[in-house]
Amino acid sequence: MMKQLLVDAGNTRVKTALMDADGHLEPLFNVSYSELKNTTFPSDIENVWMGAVSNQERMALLSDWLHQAPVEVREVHSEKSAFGVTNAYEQPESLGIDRWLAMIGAFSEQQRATLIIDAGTAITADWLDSGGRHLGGWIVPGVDLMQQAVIDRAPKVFRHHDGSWGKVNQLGLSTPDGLSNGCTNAMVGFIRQALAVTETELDWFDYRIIFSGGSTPLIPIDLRRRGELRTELVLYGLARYAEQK
Ligand SMILES: Nc1ncnc2c1ncn2[C@@H]1O[C@H](COP(=O)(O)OP(=O)(O)OP(=O)(O)O)[C@@H](O)[C@H]1O
Ligand SMILES: CC(C)(CO)[C@@H](O)C(=O)NCCC(=O)O
Ligand SMILES: [K+]
Repeated sequence: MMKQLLVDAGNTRVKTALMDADGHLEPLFNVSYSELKNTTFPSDIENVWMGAVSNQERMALLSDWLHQAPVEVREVHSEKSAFGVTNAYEQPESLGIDRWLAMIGAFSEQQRATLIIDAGTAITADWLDSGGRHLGGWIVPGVDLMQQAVIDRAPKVFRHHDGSWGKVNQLGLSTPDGLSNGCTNAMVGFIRQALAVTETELDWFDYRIIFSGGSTPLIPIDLRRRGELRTELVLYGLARYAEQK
């Protein structure tokens, strides 16, 4: 049976899923761009549906991989409105496609006020009201980028070689610990502030919180319990586009 290949091309990693004729999704892989060349292209693919935010160099790696098979690649772009969701941006197409697709994925599951936090290369927050209106969002550097930004400008600041991640509620007793714990807590503070603004400025109390992205393991458990972990949400949004055709 022919399938659709769904591709979420992030800034760090490529995430994919297969969709069958009944619309069922099956996760396929989540790899870095450099790992793509060692990844087998799936058989029986009818079309590829892609949402991409990455740079030219990474897109060239992805394009080489996709062109192993004679399949059509349909790239999806952010729109003014689709599937009941309305984009808050004055220039709707400039909203990151990953953010747009995550909102479509969330809203197609539950028509509820929703806050989506995606903690990957960058960290984003997006607010979607119960009528499907995107109210806007925030963008900050991800935990890794925050650390790198300091290292790039401050010659005496360095990080752990093993790439270990920071700990919440621990004070750093060395440069790399101070840096990683500090940046992890900056992310946690961002999330807590997003919840505070939701409750004090928007007056939402009964709302859905969704977490996704590679840094979600760093979110403290009390906070994580308030929401749902949904790393495949972008692919789920992409499935709405793929189903339509
Ligand atoms: N084990 C880990 N613990 C904490 N943070 C991590 C871990 N692995 C990756 N990250 C963070 O997540 C970022 C990349 O996230 P990930 O690899 O999940 O891609 P992603 O969330 O899909 O992001 P993108 O969509 O931008 O590719 C890294 O830059 C780093 O900040
Ligand atoms: C913010 C990121 C990098 C998050 O992955 C992505 O959604 C993006 O490149 N967005 C474009 C700018 C915007 O969303 O306003
Ligand atoms: K992402």
